[in-house]
Amino acid sequence: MLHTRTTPAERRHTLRERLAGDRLLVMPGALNPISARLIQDTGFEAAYLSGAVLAADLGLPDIGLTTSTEIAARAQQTTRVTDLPVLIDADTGFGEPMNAARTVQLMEDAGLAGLHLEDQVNPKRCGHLDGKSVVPREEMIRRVRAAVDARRDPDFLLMARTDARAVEGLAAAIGRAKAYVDAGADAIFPEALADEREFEAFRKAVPVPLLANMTEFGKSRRLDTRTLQDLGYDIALYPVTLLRLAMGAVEDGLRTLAAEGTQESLLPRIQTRSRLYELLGYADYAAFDSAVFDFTLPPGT
Ligand SMILES: C[C@](O)(C(=O)O)[C@H](CC(=O)O)C(=O)O
Ligand SMILES: [Mg+2]
Repeated sequence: MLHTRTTPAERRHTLRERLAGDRLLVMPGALNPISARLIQDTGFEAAYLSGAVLAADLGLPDIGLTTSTEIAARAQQTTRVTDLPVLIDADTGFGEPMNAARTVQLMEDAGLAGLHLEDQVNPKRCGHLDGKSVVPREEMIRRVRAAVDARRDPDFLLMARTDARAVEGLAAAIGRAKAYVDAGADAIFPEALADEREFEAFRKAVPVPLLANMTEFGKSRRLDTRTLQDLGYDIALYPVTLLRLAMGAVEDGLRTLAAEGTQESLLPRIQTRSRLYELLGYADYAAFDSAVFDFTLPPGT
């Protein structure tokens, strides 16, 4: 009911403890606040807020158009309805190092457990597209240092993402990751590595928690969780999977409705009213006012 029982500090602590262990953390990206609730309900231990999803949700491409205050507002709506630690994609930090610093404080205030900042230039692009550019290593180091200085809760996770693999090659990407760790990054997101061999090389060279981005239709070979666990990775990320699933289903449904003039054939595939109410904790609100939930729903609806 009202959905959360934990403080942001507790969730940050949980994430830190989880990353200190050996077990892979599987992190699906929420597509909206209630889907974060579903991520928790289905047994996952952390959720992600993707820049690509937040932009797409507003009908925008993932090119750095969204602002830090827009994503902070969405983050707050999400952290209000889940007890899971939530990691957010803070793109390039939305400007200069001073903007990255402000972004860190906004994301702490939004109840998140951590964020990642990347070393792309502005305007940025999806890490799995061609034609990316990265800022000089020193500039990203300034970004990371500004973020570290701005952080107030030492448990708030600051992850640095390097997009350099596609631009400067694997060795340079590893070199950058090490420099970002030296600048204070707690964890590394090596973007768009090709295959197991490259994931392994990163693991051998970089001594902090590592995230593997298993996005669909990208440049990385999709590895299953067992393989990622064996490779010693700490987080398996599925950033846009739920959005793609939902949008695929919504489009099919719209076409079916248009073609058939009724939603009858869709009923077996859609979420029932009772499941939605269960997820919303509808019945629990009777504790405030018994008239809120004094009805029963027919089976199967
Ligand atoms: C992780 C990512 O930054 C995101 O915004 O979700 C994207 C995902 C995608 O576009 O598939 C990225 O990898 O750049
Ligand atoms: Mg992104």
